[in-house]
Amino acid sequence: MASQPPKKKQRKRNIVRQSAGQLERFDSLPWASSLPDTDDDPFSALAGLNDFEGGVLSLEEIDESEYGLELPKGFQKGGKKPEKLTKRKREESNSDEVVKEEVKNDETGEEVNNGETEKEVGKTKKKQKKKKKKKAKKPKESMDTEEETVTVAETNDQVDKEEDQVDDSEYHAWYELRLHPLLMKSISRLKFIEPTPIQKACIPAGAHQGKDVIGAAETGSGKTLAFGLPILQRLLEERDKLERQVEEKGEADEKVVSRGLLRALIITPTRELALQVTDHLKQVAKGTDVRVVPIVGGMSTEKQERLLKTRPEIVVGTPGRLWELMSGGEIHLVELHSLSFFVLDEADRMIDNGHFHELQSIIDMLPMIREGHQEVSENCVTASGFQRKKRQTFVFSATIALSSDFRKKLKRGSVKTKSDGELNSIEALSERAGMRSNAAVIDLTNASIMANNLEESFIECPEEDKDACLYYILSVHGQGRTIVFCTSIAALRHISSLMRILNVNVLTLHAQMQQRARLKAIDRFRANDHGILVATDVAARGLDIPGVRTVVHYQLPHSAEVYVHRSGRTARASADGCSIALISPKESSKFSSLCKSFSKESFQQFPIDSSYMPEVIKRLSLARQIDRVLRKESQDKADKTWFQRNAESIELIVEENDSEDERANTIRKTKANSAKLKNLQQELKSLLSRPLQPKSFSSRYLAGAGISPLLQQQFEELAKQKLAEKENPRNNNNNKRKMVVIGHDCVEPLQALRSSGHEVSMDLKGAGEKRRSLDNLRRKRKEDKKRLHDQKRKQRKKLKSGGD
Ligand SMILES: Nc1ncnc2c1ncn2[C@@H]1O[C@H](COP(=O)(O)OP(=O)(O)OP(=O)(O)O)[C@@H](O)[C@H]1O
Repeated sequence: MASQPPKKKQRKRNIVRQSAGQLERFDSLPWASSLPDTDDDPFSALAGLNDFEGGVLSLEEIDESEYGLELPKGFQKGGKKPEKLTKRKREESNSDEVVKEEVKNDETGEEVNNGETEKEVGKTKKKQKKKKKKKAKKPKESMDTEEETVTVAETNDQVDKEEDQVDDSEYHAWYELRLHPLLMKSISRLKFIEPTPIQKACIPAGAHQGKDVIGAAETGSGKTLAFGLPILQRLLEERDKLERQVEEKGEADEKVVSRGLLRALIITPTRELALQVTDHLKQVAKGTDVRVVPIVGGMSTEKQERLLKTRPEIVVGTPGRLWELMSGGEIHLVELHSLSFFVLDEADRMIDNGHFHELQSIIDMLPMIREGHQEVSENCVTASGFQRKKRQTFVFSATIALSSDFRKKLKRGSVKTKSDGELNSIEALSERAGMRSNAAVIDLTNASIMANNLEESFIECPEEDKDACLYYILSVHGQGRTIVFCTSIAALRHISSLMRILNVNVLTLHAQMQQRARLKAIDRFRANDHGILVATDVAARGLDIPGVRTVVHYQLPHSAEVYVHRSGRTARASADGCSIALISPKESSKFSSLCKSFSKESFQQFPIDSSYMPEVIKRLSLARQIDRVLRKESQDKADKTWFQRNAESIELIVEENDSEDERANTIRKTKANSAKLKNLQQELKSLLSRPLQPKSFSSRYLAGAGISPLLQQQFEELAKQKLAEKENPRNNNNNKRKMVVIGHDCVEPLQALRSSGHEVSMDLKGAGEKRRSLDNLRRKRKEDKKRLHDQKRKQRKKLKSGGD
């Protein structure tokens, strides 16, 4: 007699048991000893060299819940309440449980899959049973008849279905891309009415043709989903296939049984970007059971290892921390035979120093690909009998096309290099990562590379006037979010300190800040509609904060790529925005070569109403003096404590051997300094309590369209003062009301720029010549100096030999 087909539930158990067995086999495989065995933090090597990976950072603990990095409940210490699951998730977790129960029977006492103990499984099971009972009870309590219960269930189903349905007419452009219904649901939830051009071009190639993709498109054009959706699409298609096979045949092909294996590895150059990409993918993967986990430096390694124990299908990380865990043998990260996607986001940044070594090591760990199938790299842990997946490579950036004649190659679709040698170009990097020759090359960048709705402008001013220009922009036009970019941390500290003295509330972000503080600064910036962030280039790439209206380049960056990425923090998606570069005479040749790389011949000059400047300069001069005094004070304090600390550490008794006079002098000086500081602060306070207004302006009536947040604050101060004067008229020696404040004409920088419309042609040829003659002058000076030095040396020698 033919044997009966096993029941559906039993079949599912068998399949999941198979995959659990495979996972256990992988766990027991030895780690390749050829890899460096080091406990060092890879970031320590980058200290001071690299703005992106954060220099010297201690691995502090981050509160995962703050950044949405919680472990699924079952994996948390103590494994409390099971997560609230969707219908689909519930089914899967139930089947997982059944397998765990069987594993327990087979290998009593051993830890069950993914670190859950028998006890925990038992507890969860009991809880679930209770839950089921409760569930079964609930409708009975509220409904009288079985019929009614069925109606409720049907209505719920209907609601579910209605929720699942996406309005065809509104989202028709997406339907051509044939995405999974769950992804369509997310897209409609996120209200992305149509795919962006880069998404339209990449999704068919990446998701349906299984091709590798090199994608270049302007900043803010939706590149994350251009590679994210194909990944999710494939994972969901595979799940559906598995379910179908189980239903039809009672079991699934081994090749589609891949739950709990790493399927996509996405590498980004900065930690903030990795967290943001994770967040973005999580939003789209909502309602599916695909897990996305960030692995970045500056956070506790142990916590990240725990996150990896949940066996997420998608890992997004920075090269340093990823390599640290991979070289440490983290099992989930070295089971690379199952990897179906390898993504380099902001790829051109990856070839810069700092990331290079780790990235190269990661790429060397990937199973090698020979057209059509994968070979196992000797460093990669694999299991025989497991079907290796065809891996796709995605390489994306807004500025790939800027690298020397890469644009031409992109256009011709002839991006190909020798397979050996250094990974010092994107082409070499892509090929080493396994990019196949039939890759889809999608370059949607225009000649200027910049986003279409970005208005670029500049202000030419002496170096020492940059602060005044910045204060003018922030106070006269301080509407919407603004990011001020500096090249050096010293400049960042300088302007943030000045602006704070001037009551301009700025946030800072740079690589020497601890990771927690960096993320907090971004969060606070996000939360304030008129926030001002002063940042180094750590924030230049990828940060997606809606409502950034203005980008100010306080110092010009070192490369055209960085300029593009910085400016790209505004005018994202379909929004518009403006960038303002402050150009000192020293930077003008750099600026013109920048224009040249974008084939720009004219640039708009940002309008400055010079009648504001006397007041601006007055305030700034006071702020500078205050800043100097404060710095001196804190420097003195630091020196003193340093001396005392060191003396104490060697048990030295420091004698006060200053004379009476000297001591009295010091006290007098300190007193004078603090009196000076007080006066300056008082003077500035009184200036700040008046609204900033043009010199020629009548102060009697101040009226206009809008009011900047800074002015708002000043008005409030003023109102408080007036109130105090009114309440206490005796202190008020002048009862006549001086001013009526109604508002102030405040337009945001973009509006000011549009209404001024003052375009200035850049004399690129002239600037080039100027630069050449400057270089010549410098060379000549250097030669003269050397000649003089040689002459003197010879004379000395002569004198010496004559004397002998
Ligand atoms: N189809 C779409 N419709 C509307 N908005 C979208 C769409 N796709 C993505 N977005 C939104 O556009 C913004 C920019 O997307 P994303 O960060 O992916 O851009 P990017 O091209 O990677 O930018 P960058 O080069 O600066 O990293 C995000 O806020 C994202 O949510």
